[in-house]
Amino acid sequence: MTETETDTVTEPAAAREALLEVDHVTLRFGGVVALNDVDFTLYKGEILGLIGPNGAGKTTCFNAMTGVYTPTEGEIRFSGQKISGKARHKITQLGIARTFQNIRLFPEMTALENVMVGADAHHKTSVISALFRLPRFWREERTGRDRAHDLLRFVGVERPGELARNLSYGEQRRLEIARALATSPTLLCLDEPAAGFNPAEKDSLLKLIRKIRDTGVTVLLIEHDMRLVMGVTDRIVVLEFGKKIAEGLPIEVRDNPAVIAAYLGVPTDAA
Ligand SMILES: Nc1ncnc2c1ncn2[C@@H]1O[C@H](COP(=O)(O)OP(=O)(O)OP(=O)(O)O)[C@@H](O)[C@H]1O
Repeated sequence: MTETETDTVTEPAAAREALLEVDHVTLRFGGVVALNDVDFTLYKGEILGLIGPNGAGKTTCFNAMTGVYTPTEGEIRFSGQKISGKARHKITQLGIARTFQNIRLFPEMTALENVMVGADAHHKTSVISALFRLPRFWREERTGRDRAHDLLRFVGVERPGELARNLSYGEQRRLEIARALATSPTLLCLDEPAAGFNPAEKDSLLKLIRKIRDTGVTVLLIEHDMRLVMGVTDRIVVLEFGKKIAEGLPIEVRDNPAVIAAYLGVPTDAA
């Protein structure tokens, strides 16, 4: 094989394996076009940032990917399989987990119980087995409990027995991540995980996101904090008014005049 042929074979882009494909998705709410022909691919093992000004369509995109909304046009595929239009729990079972912009924990349950609820998405215990406390029920219960402890340690929540509502704001956000990880996702979607964080908390979140990726989980991140986005993502997709206006490496996106204009609120041709 010549050197040129070797270069072609080892070309990184050729080796990338698509995990999630958003294929020309349009989503309308009455007269509002929340997503307008949005098209991008998320590759296995990467951390992709989804950014854009308020109302750009980022959360709607997450909602379309996780079964909350069905696209008006286009489709979304996960590991090659069409998922747009599927029920939320089916999409969770296929391996997509998410956190929400606003914390959605069970406040009167302990941190550990909140994580164990997340793991339930994968339990095989039937209603009969659970009702009669058959051996399979206890096996899954014990494994789920051990795994929940591990996940809490992994995200840095050190009080498993504390009620969720008594945890600090930062711990609650981390607990949400642990609960999402309890479903053993291949893809984790984080919707503004650093909202309300101070700089030190943002730094440790950045480390946690990298640690999650290092365990083999692909990450899609919606985040307004540019330092965090630039510091942790491999690539970035930018939305504005429901349309994709840029895609590329963090440095490319940062220097893109259309992106600068979108954030500064000036027309592109004036940038
Ligand atoms: N259920 C809905 N019904 C009607 N319009 C909606 C609905 N959900 C979102 N929209 C509209 O779709 C557009 C995109 O909203 P979306 O929440 O996805 O933006 P975003 O980029 O996540 O914004 P933010 O950064 O403020 O969270 C907005 O104009 C919003 O008002």
